[in-house]
Amino acid sequence: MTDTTSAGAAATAVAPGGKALLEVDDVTLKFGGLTALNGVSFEIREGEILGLIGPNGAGKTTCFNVMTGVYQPTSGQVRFEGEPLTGRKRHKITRLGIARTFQNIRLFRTMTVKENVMVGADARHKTSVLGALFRLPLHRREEHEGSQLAQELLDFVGVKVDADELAGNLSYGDQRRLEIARAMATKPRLLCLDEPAAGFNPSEKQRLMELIRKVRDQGYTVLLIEHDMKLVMGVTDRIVVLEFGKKIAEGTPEEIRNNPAVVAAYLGVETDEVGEAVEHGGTDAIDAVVSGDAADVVDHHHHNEEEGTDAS
Ligand SMILES: Nc1ncnc2c1ncn2[C@@H]1O[C@H](COP(=O)(O)OP(=O)(O)OP(=O)(O)O)[C@@H](O)[C@H]1O
Repeated sequence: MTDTTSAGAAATAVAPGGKALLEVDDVTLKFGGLTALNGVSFEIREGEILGLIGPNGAGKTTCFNVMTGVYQPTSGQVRFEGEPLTGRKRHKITRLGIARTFQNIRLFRTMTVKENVMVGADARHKTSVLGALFRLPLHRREEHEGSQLAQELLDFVGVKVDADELAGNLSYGDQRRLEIARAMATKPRLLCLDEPAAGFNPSEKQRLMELIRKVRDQGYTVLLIEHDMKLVMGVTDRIVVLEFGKKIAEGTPEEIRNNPAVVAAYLGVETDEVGEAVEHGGTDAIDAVVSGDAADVVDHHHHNEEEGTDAS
């Protein structure tokens, strides 16, 4: 495959299913007596949008934090382009090409929109504090380039306010998009989005899906943690499912939506109950999860059992 390191400029999307960019290899992470991740292995392939899903407390955020260097695994390894992340500091990991957004927005509210994006770009710059202080030519050039990049990224993510507006004055949706722009400013190989749709209404979610696809089409690889099943199913190429710290499934959205273990995990029932529940409910159980009618599917199933109409 050809080199796509100039992520922002890659003309065509890399076909999903490329070589492994990040490998999670048999990772276990314990918090005292609690095993938050238990022998988890999967890979993120170059050019794909990978979804990481699972019920509350499944270990998604912990896994994300291991992949971005916030936590060190108790055992196992995470490799980025074959290089172990183990023992690397977070800013080194950013320089390697992994960027992330946060579940809770973390912007500098009293800085301008443009400055917030440039903080990301600055993570890549070479000039020293001294250089910045005396505004040496290299610094001035980088500042100019940063400013230009910031504007391009703001346009790209669809933040339409004045770049000199204070970040704290932006609408909630724009703040979330600004976070994505800031992460992209580090020119990452891998962009990790932690629940980017939290608090979004359906039309904002739709816009976000389009943005995530657009990001991928620029040549970025995307990791998405997201509660909204419809969004995950609609935008990802592959999905990894965690439950109680273990990987219970991996596959395309279509495979995942028809996987009884996944449906069971979301419905909070035993796997063998799912087939029956789905059959008798006459619906696709994941659709029920998506639409929030999950409880109805299980209720229907239990109701049938009580009525003695359960054929099995
Ligand atoms: N810093 C920590 N110290 C102790 N326990 C933790 C810590 N972080 C997470 N946990 C525990 O690890 C388990 C996995 O949590 P995690 O936040 O990774 O799950 P999650 O899938 O992201 O959940 P959610 O969807 O609710 O965000 C939970 O039982 C949680 O209470």
